[in-house]
Amino acid sequence: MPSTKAYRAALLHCLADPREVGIEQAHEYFEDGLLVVEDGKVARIGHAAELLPTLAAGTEVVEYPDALITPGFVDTHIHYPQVGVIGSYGAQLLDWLETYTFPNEGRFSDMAHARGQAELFLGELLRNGTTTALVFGTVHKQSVDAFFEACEKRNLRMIAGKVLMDRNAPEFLTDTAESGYADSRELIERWHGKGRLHYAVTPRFAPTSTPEQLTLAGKLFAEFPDLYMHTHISENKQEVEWVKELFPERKGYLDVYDHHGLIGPRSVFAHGIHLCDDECKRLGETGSAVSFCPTSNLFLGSGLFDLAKVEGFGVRVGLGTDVGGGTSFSQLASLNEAYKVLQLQGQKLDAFKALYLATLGGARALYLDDRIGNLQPGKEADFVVLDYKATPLIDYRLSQATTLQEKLFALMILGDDRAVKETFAAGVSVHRKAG
Ligand SMILES: O=c1[nH]c(=O)c2nc[nH]c2[nH]1
Ligand SMILES: [Zn+2]
Repeated sequence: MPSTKAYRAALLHCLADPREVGIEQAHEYFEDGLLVVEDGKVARIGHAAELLPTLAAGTEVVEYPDALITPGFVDTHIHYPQVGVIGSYGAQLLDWLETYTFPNEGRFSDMAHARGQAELFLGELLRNGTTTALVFGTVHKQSVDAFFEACEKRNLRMIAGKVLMDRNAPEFLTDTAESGYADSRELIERWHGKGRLHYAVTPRFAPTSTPEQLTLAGKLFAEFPDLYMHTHISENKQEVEWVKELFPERKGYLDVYDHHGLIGPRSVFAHGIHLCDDECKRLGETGSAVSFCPTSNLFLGSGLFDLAKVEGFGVRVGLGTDVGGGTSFSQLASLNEAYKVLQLQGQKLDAFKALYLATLGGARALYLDDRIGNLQPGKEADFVVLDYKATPLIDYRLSQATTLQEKLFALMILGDDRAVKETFAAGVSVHRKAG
């Protein structure tokens, strides 16, 4: 007997990128909707009045008045070992790494510490409605074991990898080209494709890997099907200059990765603020993706991501929190800041495009849109229940809204973890807000 349960609330999900098909065609909304979940997958979605009479007798129906169900959020770039440095004062990227991040990542050689941090991190992700993320570990392979163990327990669709770093970092955080390859391989064999887990080959960024390490990273990326590649690119102007000095024989930053076989489908590059047109073109034609991380880009003073330009070259773009350079686990908070980053460049981010970036757009960037990202029948039932009455201010502001667009936009500007009533992964509740 399949296990069936239904959820009644307002339902909203994206069907496509509004940029490609227009707002109306890009989403589906049911004011009084019903989401029917069977064995962890979406079985049906529609108007409650139409679907309720079709349910088998005795099917449990959970009702959420004053709430909106959306797909779970997708975070395309985050660091689980950086929870301890979120909100660190006064530095831009390279100093921030030296001063705060590297010392903190050193603590992950201790498995007990890694396990504790993985629990804390996943608790935060789920409290914020994020059900899938592309995650940096540290250089220690046990950091990834601890993370995947915690994900497996909750049956989450997650992607992670061990950092590769064999130069320009403290000795306690470096591997070698060979040991990085061997440790990554061992982790891939242990975790990649197990349950809902995927592995990402994870060179930190070009400055901390030798050409030998990047060569072996490229070899690994080609050796196993459906692996991810996850790194940073063109986040900070000083960083871009440093890459030119370290790799004078390459045409530019992206060419360093391109030369070593690290671009293509399932390659995800965080930031991409200072990419030139040729680099955007190359990312687009190779099916690579960029993670737009607004809270981090503002907090570290890195710059303003040009969404219109990057998307104009056909690049897949997802949204990332980049905790701990980023300042919130909430993708609603990311969208709030994304709106402002785009305002400063004369670009608009409407509520439906925003929802797309945080859900289906992220899933497309990760080539997971056949499984997650919206609530079409057959998709995995990863979803979030957003509370229209989360705070007195949200309650009042939403009561003034006359359209769905207005309501959704205000929720995205005012909302954060407080707006998440409940989070589901593969049809199972994995977080419920107290009260
Ligand atoms: O936002 C960032 N966080 C990091 O940890 C990092 N390492 C290299 N480049 C980076 N950028
Ligand atoms: Zn990062």
